[in-house]
Amino acid sequence: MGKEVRIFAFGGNEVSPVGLTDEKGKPIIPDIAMQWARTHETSKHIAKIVEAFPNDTYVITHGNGPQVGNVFLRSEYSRPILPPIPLDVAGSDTQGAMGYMIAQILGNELRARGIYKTIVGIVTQVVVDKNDPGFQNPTKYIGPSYTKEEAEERMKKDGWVMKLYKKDDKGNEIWRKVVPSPEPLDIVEFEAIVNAIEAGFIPITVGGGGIPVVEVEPDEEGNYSANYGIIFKDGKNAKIYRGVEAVIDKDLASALLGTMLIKWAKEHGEDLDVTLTIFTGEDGAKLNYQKPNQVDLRYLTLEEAKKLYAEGHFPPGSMGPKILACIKFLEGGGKKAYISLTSKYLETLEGKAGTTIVRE
Ligand SMILES: Nc1ncnc2c1ncn2[C@@H]1O[C@H](COP(=O)(O)OP(=O)(O)O)[C@@H](O)[C@H]1O
Ligand SMILES: NC(=O)OP(=O)(O)O
Repeated sequence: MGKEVRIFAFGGNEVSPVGLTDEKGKPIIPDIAMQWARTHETSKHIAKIVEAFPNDTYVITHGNGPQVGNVFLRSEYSRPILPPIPLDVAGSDTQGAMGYMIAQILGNELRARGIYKTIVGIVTQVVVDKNDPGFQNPTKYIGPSYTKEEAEERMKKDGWVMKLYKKDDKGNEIWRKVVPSPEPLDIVEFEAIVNAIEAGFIPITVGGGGIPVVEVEPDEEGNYSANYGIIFKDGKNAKIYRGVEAVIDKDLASALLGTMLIKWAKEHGEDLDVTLTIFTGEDGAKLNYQKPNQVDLRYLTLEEAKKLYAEGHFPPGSMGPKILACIKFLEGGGKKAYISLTSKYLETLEGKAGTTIVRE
């Protein structure tokens, strides 16, 4: 049995409460205190897992849907005094802030239990294809929740693209802004992640799916034009990157990270047993979600997961990418992927909670 590498992908819900409504059904926007409290709750569960498996390797990734949307909103509301912030820079802001919060509070929680580990946030760029069809069809939910009426006003007044996110437990519709979400293809800082793992650190990486960048093609004179027209001359065979307006799905980026680690291990003769766990706001994936005939999907083979995914049982922008990420991870050499609540990880490993998907 090789060295266990547990990739833990935190949903936006793990670091900040999402979809809260007051007694009148009006969405509540969580403040920083609520974000610390939620991240602490998550950290307590993670610390228990680290206590249970102290010799394993952990890699943390996280979503940023609510947070990147808040950075975007700050930018919108501060105009014309402050210049706008493009989505790639907004994404990097969230990697810094969320990486700081997770590293500090998980570090505190571990040290309080006598476990000393260096937790390091890595500002990570993730390469996407500039022709990805995702640029034409926004699916990634960002920012706070809105009522249907508020969303209709925003779409009319501000030209936002918005979609129904979900219904709360009282049946009220919750709407959110959506942005393009191209497929992640490569991780620019992969070597730094491997080095952090080898040093025994817990890296926090591909936060918010990673900062979306594209590889720039040279013009006829061999010049490469990066962000804001900054020119790199004569970059023959060089990889030149430019940030783009998108938010990558962190589940797909986490699956890519897992498959890149498996490939790296093979190439370097390392015996790594990599698992991917996607933590979210539900105890696993459900069939007929929020319908009277809803059922838990506790255990699926890769083939079963592919069939259900192809039949369209999981919505894009929420559970869809999680199932797809598990499929891609297993097809990329992973043996097991989980969808779970942080509070139910150990039960999920025993098949008593969450969803387990196996390659077989
Ligand atoms: N079939 C399904 N099974 C479970 N949850 C679902 C399903 N379809 C939609 N969801 C919703 O999707 C949410 C997870 O998506 P999302 O909120 O985007 O993820 P994240 O936790 O990564 O931020 C769940 O908390 C749940 O509200
Ligand atoms: N970037 C991203 O996937 O964020 P969420 O998980 O918060 O949607």
